Amino acid sequence: MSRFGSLDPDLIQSGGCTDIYFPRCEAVLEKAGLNPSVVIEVSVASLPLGFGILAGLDSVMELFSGKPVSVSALPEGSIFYEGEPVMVIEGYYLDIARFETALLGFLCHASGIATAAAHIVSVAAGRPVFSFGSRRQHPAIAPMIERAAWIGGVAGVSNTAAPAGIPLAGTMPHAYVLSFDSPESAWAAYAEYADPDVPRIMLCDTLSDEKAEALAAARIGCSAVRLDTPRSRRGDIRSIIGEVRWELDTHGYQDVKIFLSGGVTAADIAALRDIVDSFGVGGAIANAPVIDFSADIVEKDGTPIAKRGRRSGRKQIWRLDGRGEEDSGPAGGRGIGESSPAGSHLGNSRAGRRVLPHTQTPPAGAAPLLVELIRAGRPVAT
Ligand SMILES: O=P(O)(O)OC[C@H]1C[C@H](OP(=O)(O)OP(=O)(O)O)[C@H](O)[C@@H]1O
Ligand SMILES: [Zn+2]
Repeated sequence: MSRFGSLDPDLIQSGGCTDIYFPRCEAVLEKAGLNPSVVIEVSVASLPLGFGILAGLDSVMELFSGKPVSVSALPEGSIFYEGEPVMVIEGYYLDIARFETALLGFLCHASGIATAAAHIVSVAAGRPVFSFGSRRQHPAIAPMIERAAWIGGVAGVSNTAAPAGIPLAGTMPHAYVLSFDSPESAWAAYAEYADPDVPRIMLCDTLSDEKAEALAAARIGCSAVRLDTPRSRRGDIRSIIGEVRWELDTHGYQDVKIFLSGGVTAADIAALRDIVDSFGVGGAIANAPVIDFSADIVEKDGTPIAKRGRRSGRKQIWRLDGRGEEDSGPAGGRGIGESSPAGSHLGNSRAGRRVLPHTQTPPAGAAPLLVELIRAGRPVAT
C-alpha cells in the first residue's frame, strides 16, 4: 500500500505505473510475434507561451538507465519550440511501450513548471522571484516542483525538501504573527532571535493597514516588508504599494524593500515590477499547466513512418550559428547548483534553429542540439 497516496519509486522503475492499454497491447504483440525496433520522438504541437523550458530529464535518465534503449535529448533547462523533438528514444518497442506513461509524466509536469517559472522570471526583468507554491501540490513531488522552478530561473525556493544546492527562501506566516500579542512583538522577536543569516523580512498585513504596519516594522528594523494582502482587501494593490513605498521613503526608510506575495501572477508582476523589489509566487508556478508532450514512433525497423499530424523519420535540431551551447544549455534557467541563471535567452527566436532529417547535412557551422545521454541502457559521459 502506498503512503500518503504516493507510489513506491520501484514500481515506476519497473513499469508498474502505466496506462493499462500498454500491458494489454504488449501481450497481444508478444502473441503475434511482433516487436519492431523503433525510433520514438517526444515533441509538443502547441506551446501557449511560444516556448518551453525542458525539465524532468533527471527522472527520465533514471527510468531508462539499465534498460536496453538509447536516449538523446536537449540538455535540461534548454529552450524548445513547437514541433521540435526534445527527446529521441531508440530500442525495441516492447522495451519502451509501458514506460511512455512515466516518461511523459516526468517531462510534462516538470517542464510546465520550469516554463512558467522562466516566463515569470523574464517578466520580472531582474526582480528576484521565489517559488512559494509547493504547498499547492502533493508533498511527494515537492522536490520536483522546486527543482523545476529553479531550472526555470527562480532565485530561491521555500520547501526544505528541495534538492541540495537550491537556495531556500521564506519569511513568516500570519500564524506566527498572530501567536504574539501584537505584530510589533512578533517582528521584534524575529529580529532578535531568527538565525543571523535569515533576512529580516517582516509580514505586514495581518491586523491593520499595510502602510501603518510597514512603518512600524521599519522602525523596529527590517530589510524588507512582505505584503500578502488578502483579495478582500486588495482593491487597487498598486496604490497600496505606492503608499507604502512613499511612507517608507518619507520617513527615511529608503533601504527597506517591498516583497509581494499572495496570488501573484505574471500579469501582476508586469504591472508592479517598477514598485516591488521581489516576488513570492506560489500557484502561478507550482500549479502551472503541463506541457502537452507526446511520444510518437517516427521510424520502424529503419523505415520512416509516423501517424497523421507527425513528420516521419528521425530528426536533429541544428543551431545555425554554431552557438549550440547557448541553446543546449540552460536557456531560461540553469542546471542544479549553478549560482545564477545562465541569463534568460527567452528572446531566442526559433529563427536561429532548424529541424532537419537526421541523415541530412546541416548548413555549414551549424551545431547539433540533441545530445546522446544513454546508449543501450548505459549513461553516456557528457
Ligand atoms: O501565490 P500563492 O499560491 O497565493 O502563494 C504564495 C504565498 C501566499 C501564502 O500566504 P498565506 O496563504 O497567507 O500563507 P501564510 O500565512 O502561511 O504566509 C503563502 O505565504 C504563500 O507562500
Ligand atoms: Zn497567511
